[in-house]
Amino acid sequence: MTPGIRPLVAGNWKMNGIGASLDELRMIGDGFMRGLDAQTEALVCVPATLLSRAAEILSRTPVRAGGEDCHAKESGAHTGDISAEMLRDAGATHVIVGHSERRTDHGEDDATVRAKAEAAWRAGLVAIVCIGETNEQRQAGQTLDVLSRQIEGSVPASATSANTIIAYEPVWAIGTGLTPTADDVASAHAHIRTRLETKLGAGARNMRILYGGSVKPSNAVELLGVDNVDGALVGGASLKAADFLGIAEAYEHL
Ligand SMILES: O=C(CO)COP(=O)(O)O
Repeated sequence: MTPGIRPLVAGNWKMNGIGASLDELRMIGDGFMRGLDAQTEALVCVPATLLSRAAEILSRTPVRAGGEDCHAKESGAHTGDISAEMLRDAGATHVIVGHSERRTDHGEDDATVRAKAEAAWRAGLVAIVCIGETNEQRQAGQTLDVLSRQIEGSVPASATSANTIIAYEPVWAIGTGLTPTADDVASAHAHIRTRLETKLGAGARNMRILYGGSVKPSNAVELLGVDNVDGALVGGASLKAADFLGIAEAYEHL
């Protein structure tokens, strides 16, 4: 946690979820209506096919709906792609950019991710910019260097705490059940904070830095209690309302 920053618990459904899954989303919305929102903000990023229905379901709750990716352009001949403006039109308030699965599956580099973050702002969305090292980079002791490089390349120089959130997601921790130690998370997040301040100035002191990678109710108190961890980006556990709400409940113990 960082003094003065309200934490955000965000879900990322990835390529999961059909209409029936929206029952879980309804339960997530209900859970936050019961008072969890006093502690945290909440967001669920869903596949584009579900976005408008998700936004409608969540509109009566404090939970927001987001997209998982966007094209850098506003419109045009880009078959199968979706612009930030379209996400906004469907009810999104946020969009994830530069997730490691996009970087790997679609060959997205830092310049592409930066352009997508700027596209998000153009449409009035908050960009959640993902960074994180692979297992090979970690084994080679390169974690902090990789994070520096990704911040330099992926985060636009005019990013502010109002339009941008950083998500630190060690690639080897995603979907594996493995997590870094609290000390490793602390050192990565402190490093990210310092690099952001160097690049963006004092305003970066209030920028949220989320942790993502195998967050679940049983490890949420430990991970979310670390200095400079201002929330979570949750994959698998965001598909089940009980798990997602269980993670947000960690803040009642911090
Ligand atoms: O990639 C993630 C969120 O963006 C993390 O996924 P898991 O929580 O399933 O490890």
